[in-house]
Amino acid sequence: MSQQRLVAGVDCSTQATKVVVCDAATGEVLREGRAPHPDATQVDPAEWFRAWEIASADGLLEGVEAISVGGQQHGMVLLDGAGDVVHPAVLWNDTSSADATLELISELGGPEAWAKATGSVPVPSFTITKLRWVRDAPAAARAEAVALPHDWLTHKLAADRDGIQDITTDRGDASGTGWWSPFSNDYSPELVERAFGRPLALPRVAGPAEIVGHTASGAALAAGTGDNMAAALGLDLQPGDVAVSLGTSGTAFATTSTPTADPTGLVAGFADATGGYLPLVCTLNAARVLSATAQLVGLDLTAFDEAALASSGSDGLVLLPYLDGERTPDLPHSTGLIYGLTRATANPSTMARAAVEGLLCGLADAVDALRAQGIPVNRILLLGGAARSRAVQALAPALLGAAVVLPEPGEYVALGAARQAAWALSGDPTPTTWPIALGTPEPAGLTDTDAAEVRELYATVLTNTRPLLAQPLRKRL
Ligand SMILES: Nc1ncnc2c1ncn2[C@@H]1O[C@H](COP(=O)(O)OP(=O)(O)O)[C@@H](O)[C@H]1O
Ligand SMILES: O=C(CO)[C@@H](O)[C@H](O)COP(=O)(O)O
Repeated sequence: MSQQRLVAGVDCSTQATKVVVCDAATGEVLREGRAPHPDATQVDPAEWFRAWEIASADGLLEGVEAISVGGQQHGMVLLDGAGDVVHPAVLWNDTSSADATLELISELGGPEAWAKATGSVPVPSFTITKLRWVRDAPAAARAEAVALPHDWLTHKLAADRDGIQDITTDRGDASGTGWWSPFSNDYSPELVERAFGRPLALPRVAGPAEIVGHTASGAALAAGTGDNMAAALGLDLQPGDVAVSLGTSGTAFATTSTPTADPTGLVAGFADATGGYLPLVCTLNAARVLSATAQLVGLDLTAFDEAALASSGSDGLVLLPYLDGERTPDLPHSTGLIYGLTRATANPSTMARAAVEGLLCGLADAVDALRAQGIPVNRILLLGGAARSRAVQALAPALLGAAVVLPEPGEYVALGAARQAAWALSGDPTPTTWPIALGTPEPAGLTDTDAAEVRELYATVLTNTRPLLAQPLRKRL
């Protein structure tokens, strides 16, 4: 009998670090750990390392031969020549670079020029806009290199590296910077210089199954990738599959064999972790829409879910869920909006239902944007923290307009990273297939006609309030 080999996958996400230890042959999850991150949009990367240490404590990694890190995309980590962090990492959901984004889009000649150069039109999430935003800050003068969260954590874990010249990234995460092209499969350093005013050292782009270093205990380090790319690997997405992930962000993405370039900016033309592409739409508000609304109506998440399921409909109550500003639609200054509040709708159950509908209407628009790029949507795989909500599961098929399957609850980013680690360890040309159990949602009694009405009202409220929501709050009145 051959000996069991163990690999670990890490998800350094917005709200927490999660670690899974798996059997390299089957993907069976044998051990898990997690630790929270600070609730902020600018964070000292040392907090991620602290969370990693807690999440992987108590012998979690015993016997692990290879580790890979999946990380929240886009976050800007600025380093000096010695590899020390010179500014708090500015995360994907920090909208401070809204004006810098407009400047950069206009300087290059508009959205189409960006889509042509990088496959994506930058929004304030993209690292390049953060470089422009930070350019004149005193700390920026000391910056010699720029990296992403997964690049930084991988570098911290590597015991056999010298300095910033040894930092690595991968195609998937590099494709969310705004200075990497899916058409040339390479960096465009002139875009870094345009944004920052001078060149910076960039991580080397490692191959999908490369071993990029070793930890102090001798485990091999795989290249790692962005969290959505890792989730695609964890789900083993196939053509016709669309993943809808409801974590801190809401994302809808598919794998393709050719790059996309959407000049409307709705679909980002990312690369995946295997050598292909990952067109993706991302909203800034997902799982926390439900927790914030639950708090508003004084319910815990379980009672909130039951309340949403008990409601027969939202009766014209609409929640535009842009609680942290929004990225898709591109309204960085936006706030949430409640429309249609009457004595009849002013109750926890209708409010819970409107929150679930608002969240799903945003993701339904995201799935439509993928369809508009010619991406087939044969079935949707629903995952992320808020996919544990039975109300979300039940309303998703009608509102998203496709068959929905539910991968068994799990940490698919960490699992995908573990699969990449197993791939790097094996030396095989393709990753080993790991089975995934799929469930189906309970029926909700929401007809396609009801769903179309809900979406139409949501779209009407958005269209009519958009000019107001585009303004910073203090300038609206
Ligand atoms: N049953 C549930 N209903 C609604 N939201 C949930 C439920 N379980 C977890 N969540 C939410 O999921 C979020 C975490 O999801 P996750 O996918 O781990 O996010 P991230 O990867 O961004 O850290 C938290 O905001 C949490 O409140
Ligand atoms: O910005 C994006 C994708 O472009 C986000 O999806 C981040 O990658 C954060 O992911 P979560 O922490 O929500 O999983």
